[in-house]
Amino acid sequence: MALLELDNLSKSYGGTPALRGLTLRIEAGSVYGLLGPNGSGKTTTLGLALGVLQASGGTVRWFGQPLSSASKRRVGALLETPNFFPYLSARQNLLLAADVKRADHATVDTALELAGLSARQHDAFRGFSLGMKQRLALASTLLGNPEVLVLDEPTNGLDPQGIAEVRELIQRLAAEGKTIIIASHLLDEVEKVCTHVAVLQRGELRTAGAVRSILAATDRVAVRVAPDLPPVALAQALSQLPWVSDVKTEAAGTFSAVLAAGHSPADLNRALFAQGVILAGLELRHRTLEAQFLEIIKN
Ligand SMILES: Nc1ncnc2c1ncn2[C@@H]1O[C@H](COP(=O)(O)OP(=O)(O)OP(=O)(O)O)[C@@H](O)[C@H]1O
Repeated sequence: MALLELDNLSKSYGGTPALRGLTLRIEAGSVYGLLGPNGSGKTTTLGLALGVLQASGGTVRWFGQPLSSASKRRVGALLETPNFFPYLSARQNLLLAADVKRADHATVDTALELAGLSARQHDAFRGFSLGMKQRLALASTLLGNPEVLVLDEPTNGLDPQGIAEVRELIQRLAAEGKTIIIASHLLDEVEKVCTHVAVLQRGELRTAGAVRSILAATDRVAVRVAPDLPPVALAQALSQLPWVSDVKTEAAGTFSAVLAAGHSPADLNRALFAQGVILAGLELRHRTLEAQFLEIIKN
């Protein structure tokens, strides 16, 4: 059973569509990145999923059920930066937040611990670095020990150290077994922490799936022919293999191509050798999520 199912979800603001028939399944245990350029509908999707916004059409199901106060308690959300009291300590702020949420005070300690703030829990919020402030915001989503965290741009406005701190915290929470849904435009960050991604563009889903399969689908293999062989022999051999596509000349004697699913660089080496082509080099080039993302949203 999917933990979150969005079915044909739509939202218009004053007649202008912001989300157009989004269907998405998020399984328990995943770290799911919602990607897209500015204005593509990421925040709208999270707002609809959490019941903060009213859908124009479609359905949201959490844990197989329509959104209810019982299911809301199983989800911790960070859509906007919470207002903490500057002169109160991290702990006092979380205790107040726990009261507002009617969460057990015992979960404050766990939240501080997970956020790596136990040692600073009695210090005033105003003295915290931006990274610590954001970790406290994340800690507040952990009150009540929810199974799922929904985070909108959790690293927004942070410097590289703050970003790294938040990344490590997200990884720690994922290792604890939390399912995490993150809207972000920081592709590098998403690639580091997410197991799955969905890419939105102008309110429509462009692609969704496991990060590994989305990236692997476009890994290129670069091959270089031995200097004493004519490059044309390699080009011809490549063109004769039905599972090799998009052959490009990279430099004299070097070509790159995409292999169909189920074919490895070793298969390529073997097939070329069988055609009398001896390689001087073979290299697998991983594409970054950023390169893949730019390709997806190009059209
Ligand atoms: N309250 C609102 N009233 C009118 N239009 C809105 C409102 N909120 C969002 N929109 C519009 O809906 C579209 C989707 O916005 P949304 O904030 O969901 O995108 P996003 O992907 O989260 O963008 P960003 O990365 O900039 O936060 C945009 O065109 C935006 O201008």
